[in-house]
Amino acid sequence: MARIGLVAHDEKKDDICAWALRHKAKLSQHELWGTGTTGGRVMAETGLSVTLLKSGPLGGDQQLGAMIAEGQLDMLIFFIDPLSAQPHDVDVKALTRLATLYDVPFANNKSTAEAVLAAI
Ligand SMILES: O=C(CO)COP(=O)(O)O
Repeated sequence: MARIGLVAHDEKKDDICAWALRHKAKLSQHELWGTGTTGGRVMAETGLSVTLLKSGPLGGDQQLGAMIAEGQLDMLIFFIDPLSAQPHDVDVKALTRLATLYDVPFANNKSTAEAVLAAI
């Protein structure tokens, strides 16, 4: 069982919910962790169980980054919006940096998410 982090910026939340619904059977075999709003929407729209962290702008990205640094997250699915400024951009950068540093499989868009999930 893999520990998978789920995050999406506001403009991408519909996409991550649709992706999670499409892969519900497979995702249900894994342990899911999500930033507050993303995780809440995935739970509501798919029925999957997601452990909720704080909302991203309130520290949720940092919590996922800490999990990566502690070796507690096996995969990060982060649907990033490249067209909107984020007030917590430094936190987003820290999370993506740690995922890179610790060589965690990390999808930042829909097609990569398909590929990464297919690999487990
Ligand atoms: O802001 C986020 C990622 O940077 C996501 O946080 P929410 O899921 O709480 O909206």
